[in-house]
Amino acid sequence: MIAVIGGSGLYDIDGLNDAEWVTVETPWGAPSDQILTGTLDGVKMAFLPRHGRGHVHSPTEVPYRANIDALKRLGVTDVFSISACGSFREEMAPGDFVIVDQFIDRTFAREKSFFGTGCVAHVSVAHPTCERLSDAAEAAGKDAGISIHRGGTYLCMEGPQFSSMAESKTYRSWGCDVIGMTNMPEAKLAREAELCYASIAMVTDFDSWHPEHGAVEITDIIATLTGNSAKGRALVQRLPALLGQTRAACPHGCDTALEYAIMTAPEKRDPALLAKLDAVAGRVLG
Ligand SMILES: CSC[C@H]1O[C@H](OP(=O)(O)O)[C@H](O)[C@@H]1O
Ligand SMILES: Nc1ncnc2[nH]cnc12
Repeated sequence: MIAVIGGSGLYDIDGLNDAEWVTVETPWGAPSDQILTGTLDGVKMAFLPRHGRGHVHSPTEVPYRANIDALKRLGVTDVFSISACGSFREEMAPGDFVIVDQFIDRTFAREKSFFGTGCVAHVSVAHPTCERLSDAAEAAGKDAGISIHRGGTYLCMEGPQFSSMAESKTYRSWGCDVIGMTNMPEAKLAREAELCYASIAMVTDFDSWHPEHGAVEITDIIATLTGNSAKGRALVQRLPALLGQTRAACPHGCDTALEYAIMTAPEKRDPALLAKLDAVAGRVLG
């Protein structure tokens, strides 16, 4: 089952057969909204608007753990994140899409793990995105005629304010390509939940480093978002046919990320936390 998490400007997707908004409860609280389920090209799909319909959750307040748990609970295996972002690169212009493959996490006010006291786990996020899904996203974007860049480092800031010029220039000097406020901890949690995750970042602006573009203004972003979300919808339509109706195990090991990750001795594990981990870590906790 393929999931799409839609960011700013993308609050539903088109063309689903048997489309239905379903309520999913999780031990981590309520997800951002109901989840739109259905099939496309014979493949089961789920769509979750990250900020909720009507854009009610700020980047800090998005219930990231509930969102990932709810998708896992529904039977999702593959997650495509779609996000608006600013750009640090002249060649990554507003209207372009970037298939992100690395992150720098500068967020500080979010719950970043399903694990903790009573069940400690350490997964690798050296390669936080899935090549198989990124290949599909790139192919879908190209087929939809989108100017698409493969590979890029996404700086995730806490927000909700945009960066100062000094911050923007610093991130650019670090080699970051794009900036947004939501892919962390989402990508880390997807890895903990053994979900394949790809990130499609839609450029809306040049952040504030660019001498000819000045400050980021939300009015400019919203103007670009409208065009971007139409392109995002076109890309999503092409994903199920590219991935097909049958799914083999992830060749990159995303779906076995927890295999050796849990450190806490079985007799020291907290039953209450184990119960909450039923969907996310049921495969390894039994
Ligand atoms: C509308 S501009 C700022 C806002 O947009 C992005 O959200 P998302 O990643 O969900 O598309 C960005 O990260 C900020 O949250
Ligand atoms: N410049 C920017 N900084 C952070 N998040 C963004 N989302 C869209 N543009 C952004």
